[in-house]
Amino acid sequence: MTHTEGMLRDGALENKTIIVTGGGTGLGKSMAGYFLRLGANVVICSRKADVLANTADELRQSTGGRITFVACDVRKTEEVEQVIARAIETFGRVDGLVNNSAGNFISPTERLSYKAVDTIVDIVLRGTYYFTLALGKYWIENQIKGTVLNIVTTYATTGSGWVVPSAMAKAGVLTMTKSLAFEWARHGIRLNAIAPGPFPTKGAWDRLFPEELARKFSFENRIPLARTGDHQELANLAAYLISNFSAYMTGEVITLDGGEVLSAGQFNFLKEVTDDQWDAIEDQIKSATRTGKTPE
Ligand SMILES: CCCCCCC/C=C/C(=O)SCCNC(=O)CCNC(=O)[C@H](O)C(C)(C)COP(=O)(O)OP(=O)(O)OC[C@H]1O[C@@H](n2cnc3c(N)ncnc32)[C@H](O)[C@@H]1OP(=O)(O)O
Ligand SMILES: NC(=O)C1=CN([C@@H]2O[C@H](COP(=O)(O)OP(=O)(O)OC[C@H]3O[C@@H](n4cnc5c(N)ncnc54)[C@H](OP(=O)(O)O)[C@@H]3O)[C@@H](O)[C@H]2O)C=CC1
Repeated sequence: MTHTEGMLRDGALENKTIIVTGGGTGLGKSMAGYFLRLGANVVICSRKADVLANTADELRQSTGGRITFVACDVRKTEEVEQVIARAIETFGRVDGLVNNSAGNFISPTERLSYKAVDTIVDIVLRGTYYFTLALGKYWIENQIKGTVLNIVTTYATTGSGWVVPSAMAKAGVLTMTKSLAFEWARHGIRLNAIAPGPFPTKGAWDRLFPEELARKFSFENRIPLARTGDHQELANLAAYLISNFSAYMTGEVITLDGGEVLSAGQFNFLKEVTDDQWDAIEDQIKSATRTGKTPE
């Protein structure tokens, strides 16, 4: 068994229809592909119909699963409602939602126009609550115990400079996840989140890790487990959280980042200390402890 293999058993998502926003590319495409392999019906949506059509064809061929797509800008409520209507029309009902669509780029915040900030916040926060609200109403009305999975970031909790609009919006999504998890638990609706570390995708790398930066910083040095994530690792966790196997979990955010977020640990700079230096340090500390002891 390796981390690049599927984790859940065949048929684990049978009879479930899952909408994956931003499912035409990157991590959304990987999750959609794995959900199909596990027997789910999948609906992918995002702005670019041609990208969605190609992905749907590719995944249909590679998995033999049932997938459809609808072009949709998650910032437009009427388009969000159209996706849900099409999903119900095609597959009879909707059981799960993965809020994965996002916009982001690195920039010193003082260089941003109001519109630049609005663009990111609207895709990430507005898009997520539009979809969640529309489906929540449908689930409550039809007594369906739906499940929402929100893809956030580790800096939704820690905050981060140079991606401030994304950080504000993802923090809002995380708070919505926890708040609604409590409120809608009485309807059997669950909401959880994944906070991924770096997983190579064209969308993220072009906007957050352009070549200029890639030449200067290496993930191998920054991440305790010394590598970036594999898409299957994220798809495995996503499938678990959207499946009935996680039926007792709600309002949770799971970090999947090779330990990257732990770098704030106050003594983590000691990573640089060699074994010889540790011998000397141990002697010094023990000697200081002996001298400091009060005589009996
Ligand atoms: C490498 C480590 C990885 C760690 C991962 C960290 C967490 C990752 C989170 C992610 O979200 S990764 C996902 C990234 N994927 C995407 O962003 C895909 C979709 N993105 C886009 O389509 C664009 O990038 C967009 C800008 C978000 C939206 O495109 P749209 O065509 O709708 O907008 P524009 O009209 O182009 O721009 C709107 C507004 O924003 C200003 N702007 C755009 N880019 C920049 C920039 N690089 N710097 C400053 N400002 C920018 C643009 O100028 C417009 O403003 P005005 O000029 O009109 O005022
Ligand atoms: N890759 C990584 O290392 C990390 C990623 N994440 C998160 O993972 C998720 C996926 O990112 P990733 O796969 O890397 O990047 P992608 O750029 O591949 O995915 C973003 C998707 O969002 C869609 N999208 C953007 N704007 C809109 C919109 N207005 N309406 C509908 N869909 C939209 C895009 O499609 P289109 O342009 O056609 O609309 C695209 O398919 C995001 O939520 C991101 O924040 C979090 C941490 C790390």
